[in-house]
Amino acid sequence: MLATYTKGENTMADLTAVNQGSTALRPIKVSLLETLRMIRQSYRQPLEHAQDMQQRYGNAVMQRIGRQSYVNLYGADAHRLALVNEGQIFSNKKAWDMIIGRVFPNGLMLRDGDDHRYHRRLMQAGFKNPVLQGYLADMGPQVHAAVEAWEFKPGGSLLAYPLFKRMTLDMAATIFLGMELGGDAHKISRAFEATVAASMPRVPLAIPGTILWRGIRARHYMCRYFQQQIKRKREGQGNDMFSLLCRATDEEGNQYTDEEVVDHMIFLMMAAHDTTTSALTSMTYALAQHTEWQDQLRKEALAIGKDALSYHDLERMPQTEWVMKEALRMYPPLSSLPKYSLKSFDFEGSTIPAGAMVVTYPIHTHYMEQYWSNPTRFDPERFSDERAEQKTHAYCWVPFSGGAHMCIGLHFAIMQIKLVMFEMLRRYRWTVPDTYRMPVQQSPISKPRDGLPIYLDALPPRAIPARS
Ligand code: HEM
Repeated sequence: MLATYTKGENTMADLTAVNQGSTALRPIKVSLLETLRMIRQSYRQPLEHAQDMQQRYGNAVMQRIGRQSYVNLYGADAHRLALVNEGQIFSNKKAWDMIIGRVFPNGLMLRDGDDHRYHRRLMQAGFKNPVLQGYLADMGPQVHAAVEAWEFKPGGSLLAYPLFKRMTLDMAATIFLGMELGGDAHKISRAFEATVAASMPRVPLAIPGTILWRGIRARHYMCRYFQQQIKRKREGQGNDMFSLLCRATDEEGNQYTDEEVVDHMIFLMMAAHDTTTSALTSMTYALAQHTEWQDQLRKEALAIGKDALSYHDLERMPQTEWVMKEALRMYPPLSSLPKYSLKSFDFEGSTIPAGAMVVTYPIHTHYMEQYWSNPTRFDPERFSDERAEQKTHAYCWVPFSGGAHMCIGLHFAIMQIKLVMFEMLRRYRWTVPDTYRMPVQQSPISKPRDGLPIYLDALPPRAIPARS
């Protein structure tokens, strides 16, 4: 069976006959040297790489590396096709297993079809509104204390990225795992960092001393630690995410097994931490460059007139949300989204075979002039209700993906980002030199190569209401 996707009316249908107008997509012919250059560029400069490929070869490009076919699809229509996944053409499991399956097996993103639906339904227990409100109440004092403790000389600089990384790791320990900071939490954080480092190793060999080997050992440590906690978590009343997943039950009374809880927790910590760190970093950079926006957001934060944010106060930060969306447009933490074709399918006149790694590029779509006015410009107002450029196409803004695998932690991430910004804006003013450009390493998850040095000034205390 061949599935067909037709551009224009955005309709998709399962067809049993081959589309007459369509031709089989063939691998592009390039030298080995050029292939290596392309692979390097795709890691180092995914935006330039995608723009270059799309201009040279069009919206569907196939490359063969060894026995594996890789197909790049460009544009918002490609995202719609891959993310809506009508007719179950694509497997998330097969794609992500090939990339992070050794250290994050059986995570929610590495599941398909009914199995995925079942696991996702149970996981909702950790993401419902009242639960998020509880997380926010717990995170507030922690973020406040962390931001207050930043050490720097007046007018001196700080590396923003490691600070955010520390903060999100600490929050993973307390909010996700219900741990006290220090002691075991520190050990778990270190093991977790080794696991993440091993998720996309340059040397994919698990022999003593390699990053992959260290990552697998660290994963075993975490598995043992979590296993020991499960009985207590199942019987207790805790409201941390670990406890909630241990007790989650569906309508038929099904629960996660112990192994499933462990796999989900390790995956969740990974999914939550580097992505949010990346988003906070790019927002901080954008606000350091565009201090007029920083002043504007500071006014918004101060106008709330409170020292601690409640869940409902989050709605009173619409401009902070525009800036976050704009930062995620310009620097999506995941610049590409891989899927694996289980069936052959048509895309804009090309037939793509089963068994291909099919990759779409949020970072490329986020800069297409077809959807965005002046896309290289930092312009948060494009997300205002009046302009709403993200609605030009339902799949032109996809930092959180879409369809069945759309990020389940989206609201958690927005809440956490607003909370950190709320604390930073009221306490500090930060800048970067006019000539500074953040050197971005886009892959696997967008981050600054230099840690993002920012120059910080503490605001006069009158701008900071006393904490009750
Ligand atoms: C700015 C922050 C974040 C970004 C940009 C982001 C981005 C993404 C993307 C692109 C995917 C889908 C990948 C695919 O289509 O295969 C995804 C999935 C997922 N994310 Fe996030 N994420 C963020 C924060 C979080 C947080 C805070 C959590 C948990 C608290 C989380 C948990 C997950 C999970 C469990 C999945 C798998 C969903 C599924 O397969 O059903 N993410 N995220």
